[in-house]
Amino acid sequence: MPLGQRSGDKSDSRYCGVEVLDFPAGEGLPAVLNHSLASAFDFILAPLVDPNYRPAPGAVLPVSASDLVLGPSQWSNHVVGKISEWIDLDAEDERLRLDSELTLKQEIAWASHVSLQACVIPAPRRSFCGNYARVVNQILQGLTNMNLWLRLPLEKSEPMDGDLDKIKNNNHTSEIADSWELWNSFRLLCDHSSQLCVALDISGTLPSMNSLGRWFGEPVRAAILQTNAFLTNARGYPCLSKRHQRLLTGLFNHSVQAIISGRSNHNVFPASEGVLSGDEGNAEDSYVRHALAPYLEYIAYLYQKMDPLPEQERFEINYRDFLQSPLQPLMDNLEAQTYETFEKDVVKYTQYRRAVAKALVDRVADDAVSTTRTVLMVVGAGRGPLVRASLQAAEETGRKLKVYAVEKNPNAVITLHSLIKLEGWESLVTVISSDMRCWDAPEKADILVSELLGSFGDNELSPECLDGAQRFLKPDGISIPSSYTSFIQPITASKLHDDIKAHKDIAHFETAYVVKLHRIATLAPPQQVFTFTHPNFSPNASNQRYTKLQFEMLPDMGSCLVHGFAGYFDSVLYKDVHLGIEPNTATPNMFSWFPIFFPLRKPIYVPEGSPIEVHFWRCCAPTKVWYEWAVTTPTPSPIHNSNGRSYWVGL
Ligand SMILES: C[S@@+](CC[C@H](N)C(=O)[O-])C[C@H]1O[C@@H](n2cnc3c(N)ncnc32)[C@H](O)[C@@H]1O
Repeated sequence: MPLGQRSGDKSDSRYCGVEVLDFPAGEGLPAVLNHSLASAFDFILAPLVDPNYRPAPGAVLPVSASDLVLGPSQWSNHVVGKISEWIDLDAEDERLRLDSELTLKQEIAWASHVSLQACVIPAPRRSFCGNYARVVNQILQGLTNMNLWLRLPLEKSEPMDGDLDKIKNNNHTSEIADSWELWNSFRLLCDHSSQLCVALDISGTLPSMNSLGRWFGEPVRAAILQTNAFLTNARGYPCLSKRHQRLLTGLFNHSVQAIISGRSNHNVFPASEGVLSGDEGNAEDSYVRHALAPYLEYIAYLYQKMDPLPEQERFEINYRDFLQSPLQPLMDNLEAQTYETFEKDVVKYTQYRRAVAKALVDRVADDAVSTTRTVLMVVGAGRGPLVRASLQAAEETGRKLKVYAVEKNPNAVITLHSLIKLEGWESLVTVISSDMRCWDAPEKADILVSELLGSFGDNELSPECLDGAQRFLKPDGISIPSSYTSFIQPITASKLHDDIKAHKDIAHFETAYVVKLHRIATLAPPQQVFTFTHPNFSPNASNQRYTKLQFEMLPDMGSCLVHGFAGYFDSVLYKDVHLGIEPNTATPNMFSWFPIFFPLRKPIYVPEGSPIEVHFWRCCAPTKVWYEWAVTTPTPSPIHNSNGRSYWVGL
């Protein structure tokens, strides 16, 4: 039974499982499953073979006797397989190594046969795991639907004095235990297989918040909560520390399922109720509460206590981590639906209205309002929302306005004409069906208003368009926006990496994507990349740019893997009126832009204490503009998108 309902959220985190530690005498898988389901768990994490079993070539699996003990949907919807924990594929002892390999393959074959969705494979027993990874990698090649969840303790000891120096000097005798490192080695050996995921064992102590944050960008599927991670509240019931609660809420928000594991430490049943300890189940006694039910109830309480998803989040839920090609509003003509979406963003137009109002007041003194008519040109007017915002600003400030609405999309111009007729603005607004770069304006403007911004600020070629348009701006005229700046920050984003890798080509790794980032970890604060200021009458002005940035990773985070860079923008519309999506200053409740993502062909491992150095270029040619990017520290990447061979924006 799901933990609860959160409107709009249909993620897996609604389901909670329980780990079966052993089968009580006389009880088989069906009885244990029925008892767990009757106690409101959604699935069990159960061994597939008797823990005492040791393989023999060609032997049949001794547990669960037959696949008929459960129905097909029970197997696939309610059982996650637990691979024998004794296996040790990197053991010195060859017999043990070979037995382990055989067992792992047999058990996975059985799990595939009964169509389990996932199997948990035990944590590597030592820091080197080459042979284990080799065998898992072989298995992954042959899996179709099933995923493997590598079980890992959620732990990272804090570095001692001198450890960081040792790491920096490549001296690996440091004693920092960080299970993320083990995960990283394992997935690198398995070449980032999208079917290899993580199940984190959560105990009573948690590492630093920054080190936990790394996992949000990794394919964590389950949080295995040990009963000894729970505290006891005043009424004797299990509860979690505030830090554990925050972590669990974060995991729920990232679609991670909880699994409860261990023996009950909280005997809180009414005396009249029978209790089976641990995982002793009995189909007939389904009225008998599961010993771990109080833990489940607490987890359900935490789940239900989470804030409901805001309406906008619910609306955007299907866009989470969905890669989209950025718009090319200059080269292509936008469709009606796209304009429709833009125009719903009240916040964006409010900011423009405020900016225009301030500019009008600065431009025309109070004693000149009756004699002065300000010439305002909306360049890239679309279907007219900025014309409306400008006229509202004029009314608000009591200034007179003459508006030119310049638009190169002939389809939008049709709607623009009809809007002007409908609103009775014929005497105020002149529609110009033209590209702003070649329009021969009959007079010069006091104010040039445009919104040609992409998620990365200049990536929809606002600089090139406004360079063309500023010809008809008075020398002391105002451009709204007056400037815009792009930002990037390194992120872990294994899901995005998997999706790009699925295309099996380089071009997709050299393309920037617009994406509502969700299952990611941000690894360092964003930094500025390129700034453009308008108008710019300097004779040597160029729109080519080059920036080198060095990011210091978050403190106490540990090492991490960088899959690419999240990009944002912030724009000064006029004076203190700004608009943007840079996370620290983002305009609240504005939804016109998702971030942009610049991927790396090969993710870069950044050891603890090391910075990452990245280079971004904005390159211009007569018919196109493109970005190139590369990492030089800690290890060089290839320069991405050389000559704009994979991704460019047409002029
Ligand atoms: C991002 S849309 C904004 C539309 C509208 N101002 C709004 O806020 O809904 C940019 C608009 O500028 C137009 N545009 C882009 N480049 C242009 C150019 N060089 N000359 C004229 N219009 C252009 C596009 O066709 C598109 O309608």
